[in-house]
Amino acid sequence: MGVLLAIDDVNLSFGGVHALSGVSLDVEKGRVTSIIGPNGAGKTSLFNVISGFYTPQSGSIRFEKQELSDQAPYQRSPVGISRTFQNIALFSGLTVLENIKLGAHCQLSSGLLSSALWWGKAQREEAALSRRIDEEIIDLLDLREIRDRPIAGLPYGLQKRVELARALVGRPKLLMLDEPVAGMTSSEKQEMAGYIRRCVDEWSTTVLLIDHDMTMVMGLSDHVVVVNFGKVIASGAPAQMQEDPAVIAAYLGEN
Ligand SMILES: Nc1ncnc2c1ncn2[C@@H]1O[C@H](COP(=O)(O)OP(=O)(O)OP(=O)(O)O)[C@@H](O)[C@H]1O
Repeated sequence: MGVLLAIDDVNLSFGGVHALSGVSLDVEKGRVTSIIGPNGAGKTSLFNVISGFYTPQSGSIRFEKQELSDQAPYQRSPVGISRTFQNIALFSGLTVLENIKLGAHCQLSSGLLSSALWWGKAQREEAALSRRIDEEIIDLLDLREIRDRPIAGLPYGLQKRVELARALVGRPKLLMLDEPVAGMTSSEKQEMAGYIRRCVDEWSTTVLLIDHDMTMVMGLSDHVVVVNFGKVIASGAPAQMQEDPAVIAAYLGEN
């Protein structure tokens, strides 16, 4: 399939804290790669480095062979990288569709000023976006029934699904999910894992995810990378990682 994202010898420190020390990993196209590790291991720091919120002191991050280290977060969405966050970040007074549309704000060519000047163009872009979301995402994630309902009052699992939908606008090549099933009931977790798998199977989306739920991670992933104290301590197939003594000692043994 080939490598979509190549991380090579990335180092990130906060004062004396080495959040990432010489981290290297490849994310293969069309696969689900998971990053696991104990609290404080460096997982979110790695996500923040990939999405440009943190700038590493050294190392390289290549996406489709293009170096990203010097690019700001807003420049990474157009190249095809999208992410969700640990905590729900939706606008509760807006509807499901309106929240999903916000995922596309940087893809519309009409900015604030030009929208004021060219109202017709902005409206046409908006209508085309709604159509695209309806056709591509609403059915993929079974959101038809709640499309026009406000976020406030929707069950937690559904809100997380709306976040996933928002991250899918623009068909990202790489979808980064930070704890997509945290706080969910076990049936919500199963449902969410099914939708993530659907994105991979139907859209060939490449997924990089962080989660602490080992049942979900091991069931969904093609490849698992284990980090501890800012370093990659093991990587391989899920079954292989479950039996790796270093992994058991660092993480799985905790449960
Ligand atoms: N902005 C920051 N300033 C200072 N230290 C930070 C910052 N971000 C992360 N760290 C430190 O870097 C280390 C790695 O943190 P990180 O949040 O990446 O871990 P994590 O594996 O995502 O943990 P969790 O599973 O609890 O989310 C920790 O020691 C953390 O305190």
